[in-house]
Amino acid sequence: MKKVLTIAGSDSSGGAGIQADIKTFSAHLVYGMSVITSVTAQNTKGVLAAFDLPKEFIEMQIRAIYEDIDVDAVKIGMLSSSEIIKTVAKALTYYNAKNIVLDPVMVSKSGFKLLKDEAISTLVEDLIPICTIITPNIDEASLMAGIKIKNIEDVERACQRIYEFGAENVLIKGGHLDGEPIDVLYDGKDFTYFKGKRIISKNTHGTGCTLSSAIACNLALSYSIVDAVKRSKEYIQGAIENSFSIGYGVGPIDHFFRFRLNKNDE
Ligand SMILES: Nc1ncnc2c1ncn2[C@@H]1O[C@H](COP(=O)(O)OP(=O)(O)OP(=O)(O)O)[C@@H](O)[C@H]1O
Ligand SMILES: Cc1ncc(COP(=O)(O)O)c(N)n1
Repeated sequence: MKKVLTIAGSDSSGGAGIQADIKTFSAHLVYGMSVITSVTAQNTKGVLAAFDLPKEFIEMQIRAIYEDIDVDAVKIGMLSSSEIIKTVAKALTYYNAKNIVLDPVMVSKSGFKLLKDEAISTLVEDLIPICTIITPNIDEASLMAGIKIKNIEDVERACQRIYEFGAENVLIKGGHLDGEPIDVLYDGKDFTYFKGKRIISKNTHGTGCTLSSAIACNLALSYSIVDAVKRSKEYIQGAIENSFSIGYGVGPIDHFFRFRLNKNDE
C-alpha cells in the first residue's frame, strides 16, 4: 500500500484543504496521512477565521510520521507564515522527503488570505528548491514570477521564471484564464500542455487542493511526472463534472465519482 502525506490547513466544511486531500487519497486507494498547519472555520460561503498551530507542534507531527513510516509522496497546501514555511522546509529536508508536490495556496476562492504577503519570498527561497513539482494557479504564478499573465505565452514565461527558483517541474493551472482550461507543465526543457473541457459550475471548491493531491498519489504510484499530471487532470475533470451543491455558496467537487454506479448513489 502506497503512503501519501498532506501538510495543509483544515477546512471545516470538507471541500478544500486536508479534507479534500484525504478524500483524494482514498479515491486513489492509497493510505492517507495528515499534518495540520492551521485550522480554518470555513463553509461554502467563505472563511470566517484561521488559527495557526504552533510551529513546534507542526514539526512534531512531521517527526511522528517520518520517524515511523516510509512516506511515498507528500503534498503541501496552506502554510500561512514564513515561520511555518521554514519549519516544514527544514523538516522535509532533514527527513530526505521524496515526491514533494507544492500547491502554493495564497488566497481562498472566497477571497480570504491564507498566506501572509511577506511570506511569499520565503516560499520561493526556502520551499520551491526542494519540490518535485509546484502547481500555482494564474494569480499565484503572476505574483511569484512578477509577470502579468494574460495568455499562454505569458504562462510559458512564468513557468520558466518559477523553474529558475529551483523546482524540478512547474505546472501552471489555467482554470482562471478564459477559454478551455489548459494547464502547462515545464521541466526545464520541454513544455507539455494538458487541455481540459471547461465545465460551467459554481461548485469548484477545492479544485487546486484536489489536483495537487492527485498528482502526489500518482507519483507515489510510480507514474512519471507527465503521466501523473495527465491522470490527475482526467480525475479533476470528472470530479468537477460531478460537482454538487451543499450550503449556499461554492459547493464541493465529487472525489468519488468513479465509484458511483449511477447518479442516484448519493
Ligand atoms: N470550470 C472548470 N472546468 C474544467 N476544469 C477546470 C475548471 N476550473 C478549473 N479547472 C481545472 O481544475 C484544476 C485546478 O485549477 P484552478 O485554476 O481552479 O486552481 P486553483 O485556483 O488553485 O484552485 P483553488 O481555487 O481550489 O485553489 C486545473 O487542472 C484546472 O485546469
Ligand atoms: C484550508 C484551505 N486550504 C486551501 C483552500 C483553497 O481552496 P479554494 O481556493 O477552493 O477556496 C481553502 N479554502 N482552505
